[in-house]
Amino acid sequence: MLRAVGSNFNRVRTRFSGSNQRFWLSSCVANGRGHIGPWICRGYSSNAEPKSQGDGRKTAKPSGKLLLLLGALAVGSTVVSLSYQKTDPAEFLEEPQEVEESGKAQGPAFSPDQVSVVFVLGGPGAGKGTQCAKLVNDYHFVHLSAGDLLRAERQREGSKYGELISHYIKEGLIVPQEVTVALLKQAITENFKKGSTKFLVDGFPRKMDQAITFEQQIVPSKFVLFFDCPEKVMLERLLERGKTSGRDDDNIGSIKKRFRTFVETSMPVVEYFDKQAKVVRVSCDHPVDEVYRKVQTAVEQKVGKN
Ligand SMILES: Nc1ncnc2c1ncn2[C@@H]1O[C@H](COP(=O)(O)OP(=O)(O)OP(=O)(O)O)[C@@H](O)[C@H]1O
Ligand SMILES: O=c1ccn([C@@H]2O[C@H](COP(=O)(O)O)[C@@H](O)[C@H]2O)c(=O)[nH]1
Repeated sequence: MLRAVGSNFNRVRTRFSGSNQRFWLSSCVANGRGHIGPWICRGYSSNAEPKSQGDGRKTAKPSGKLLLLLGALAVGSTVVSLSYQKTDPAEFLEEPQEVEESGKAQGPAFSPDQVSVVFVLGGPGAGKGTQCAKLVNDYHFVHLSAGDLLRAERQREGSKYGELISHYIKEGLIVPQEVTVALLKQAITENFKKGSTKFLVDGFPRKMDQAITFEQQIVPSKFVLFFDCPEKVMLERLLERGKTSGRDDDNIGSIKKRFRTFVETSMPVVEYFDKQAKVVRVSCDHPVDEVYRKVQTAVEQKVGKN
């Protein structure tokens, strides 16, 4: 269950309670987009109801001292949140990650000469996965769909993040970056060890914090392939896909939420990379092969044929 447990002018704190785990998520909403955070603080919660006063009253007016104490606690929790934000994403996965010490302190784990990453962005149902599959076939990319990695983590026996991921996916929200960045880092590192150097990172980054963390800690991207598609077309495609996909977010309720997150949270990421002249925009309201020809041109120009 996810519920707001308190808010003030610029901060909303939300408690996620699953059967085994509880998470506090602090999200700065000062700019209305929640660009900073959220941060996960594990194991810090209580389900206790307010204690009864004995006479049936459940609340009492806070005294001056109590208000002072609450103020001190609020400052303390902010400090804790900030220190969690600085935690290396890899530490959020249960199994220890092999992270090179040098990567932690000195910047990205890989250089763009070692590893080519293409971010593949676009609205839900724009056709990202369809085009990635064709590129894998022709150019030997490794296809890493952030959504697929999250769904696999959700299914993984013993995962602490299953319920949290489920909630975010169903609500069309962006799972806290620590989880997703760690999954991507793990997948890139494993494939790199096996000799792969070209990666399509599909459906990521969808939020500014993810873009910055990924490029700082893993590798700067080569370019961004952005699939531009009218919402009406995406809706038709998703509803059609929903008949057989088995995805619990391919329904009208979740789709509307995903569209909203895309416009409010993910489009600023496209604009951020556009300002760096890293975006190749492909209109995808056309047959698959027609879209693919434009994709091929972009990939061959930016990454090469092999
Ligand atoms: N150019 C196209 N013309 C018609 N249908 C398409 C086209 N591209 C993809 N589709 C279909 O639209 C649906 C969504 O495509 P796809 O799964 O590739 O989108 P996506 O962007 O990866 O979606 P999501 O972000 O939700 O995972 C699929 O059923 C796919 O077969
Ligand atoms: O970086 C990411 C990518 C995805 N999500 C969540 O997963 C669903 C489904 O993603 P698809 O790309 O459509 O498979 C998405 O709506 C998000 O809830 C995420 O949190 N972070």
